[in-house]
Amino acid sequence: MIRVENLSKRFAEIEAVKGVTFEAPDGRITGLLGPNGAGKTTTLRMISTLVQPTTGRAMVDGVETGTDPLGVRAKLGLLSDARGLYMRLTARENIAYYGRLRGMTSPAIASSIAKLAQWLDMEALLDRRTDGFSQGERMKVAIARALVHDPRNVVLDEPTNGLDVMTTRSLREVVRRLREEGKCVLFSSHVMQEVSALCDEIVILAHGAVVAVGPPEAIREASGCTSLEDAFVKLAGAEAAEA
Ligand SMILES: Nc1ncnc2c1ncn2[C@@H]1O[C@H](COP(=O)(O)OP(=O)(O)OP(=O)(O)O)[C@@H](O)[C@H]1O
Repeated sequence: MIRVENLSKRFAEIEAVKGVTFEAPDGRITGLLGPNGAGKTTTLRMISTLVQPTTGRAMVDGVETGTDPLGVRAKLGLLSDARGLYMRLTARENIAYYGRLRGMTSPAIASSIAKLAQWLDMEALLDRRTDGFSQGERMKVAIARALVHDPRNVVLDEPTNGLDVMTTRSLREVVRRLREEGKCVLFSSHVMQEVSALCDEIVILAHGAVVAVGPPEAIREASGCTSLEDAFVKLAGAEAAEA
């Protein structure tokens, strides 16, 4: 479970995140939805210990990012906005390298890669060097790399950016399988349809602050709008219309 309490981040004069509080429970898919610049990536980076909060705290399975960042990282799989791969290594070697960094044994790495390759339909890619991979192929390797150690909590920053329909669907399937396994899945998106298709809970961010939390239908009802898209535009402001 991921919990953030009154989390804020200031970069010089920019208040990127302002007093954000929400919970992403186990066995649920929670979507962090907001227009460009709303503070989604900064929030996810604070949860993942990559950025220190100015105030507030973030906890993963009860472990606080500020006091035990390594403990938090062990409990977390992160697909960050930086998705660089080692181009001279094959897909399998890229994923295995992360498994070794996580202290996994070779047999555990091999069985994890076999499962993820099947989930992501990437068996044919495993023994190719990643140099020259398409965007979708690179994304699959980056996701497998984030999940290789079978983390209880999964944080995905805009995972479907740049993916075609088929790859987006297989990613959604992976996210649903993670939920079936009881994991906590938190992902960000600026695409309302993406979030409503997949999420049990939505946290809408605008200008660094939470403007709505709840299941998609409850958010729509509370907004008084007829569609979730209208609710998003109303709650997140004019920028959402362009997202
Ligand atoms: N390292 C940084 N230094 C200065 N400003 C930053 C930094 N990181 C983020 N910001 C600013 O904080 C605000 C929130 O950025 P953030 O990347 O968290 O938004 P986002 O919701 O993920 O947006 P997008 O959908 O465009 O990725 C923006 O105004 C951004 O310019």
